[in-house]
Amino acid sequence: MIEVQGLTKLYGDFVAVNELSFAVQAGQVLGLVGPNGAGKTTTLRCLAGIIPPTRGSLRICGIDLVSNPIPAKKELAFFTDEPRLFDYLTVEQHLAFTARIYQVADYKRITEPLLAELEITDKKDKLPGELSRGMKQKLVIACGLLHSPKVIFFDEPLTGLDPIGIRRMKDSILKRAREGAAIIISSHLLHLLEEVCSHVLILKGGQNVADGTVEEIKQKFSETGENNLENAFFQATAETRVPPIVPPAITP
Ligand SMILES: Nc1ncnc2c1ncn2[C@@H]1O[C@H](COP(=O)(O)OP(=O)(O)OP(=O)(O)O)[C@@H](O)[C@H]1O
Repeated sequence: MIEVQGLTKLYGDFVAVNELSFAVQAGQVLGLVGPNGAGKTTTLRCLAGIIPPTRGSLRICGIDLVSNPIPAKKELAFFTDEPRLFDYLTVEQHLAFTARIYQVADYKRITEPLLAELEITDKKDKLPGELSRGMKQKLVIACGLLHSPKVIFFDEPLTGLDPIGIRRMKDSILKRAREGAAIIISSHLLHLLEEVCSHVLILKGGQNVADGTVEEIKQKFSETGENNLENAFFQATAETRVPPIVPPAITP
């Protein structure tokens, strides 16, 4: 579903992503992790067709994204952590507008359960200015899922969501994967990734430093630490582990 071969992205002469190759199959959820500036957003922006790669081949559902961008983009959705909406369209008008752009016939049949799943049914007539940040994020997600994308990219999907929203977002991601979508999530929240991802790719300085199933990656680094993704992240990126905060002793 997602095939990346030798993806390289330069900004001027700065190499942000260097010879990255990987694939995500239907039903898999890949966690893309790495320190600040590792190249995660750059990778996702290339994969979503927002910025062109300098080199490399990107295929979405077998379609070459660079030479055939429109059919490839019809198969994908990209959710950034910053919801961007039209100030003067209501929730319902956003959905109608998006459905028209993506040529989704009979969109109302899809929007009702989507709005219910995201718990914003009662906000249908509201403008973005009347929505909380989390609700805006949910509206963006409802719009992005309208055309039933087979490939979904999330850049920090939990920003701004409340605990119930976080739980529902995790469930939504897993539901889409069970339905056969190929999903990539970029996040610094390693516990989220451990819960929802089947695979993980650790980037550092634009390069792949480790990839495999979550279990493989945890195992690989467990000899020199705990058997979890946080330990694997610290070891793979050779970051110094921050010592745990010890609460001060309370004296009666
Ligand atoms: N438009 C741009 N022009 C020049 N350099 C850029 C541009 N966008 C990103 N970079 C650089 O490319 C590198 C990778 O940035 P990117 O945003 O992909 O990292 P990231 O892994 O998503 O980081 P973070 O975890 O902080 O969001 C960084 O060194 C960044 O400064």
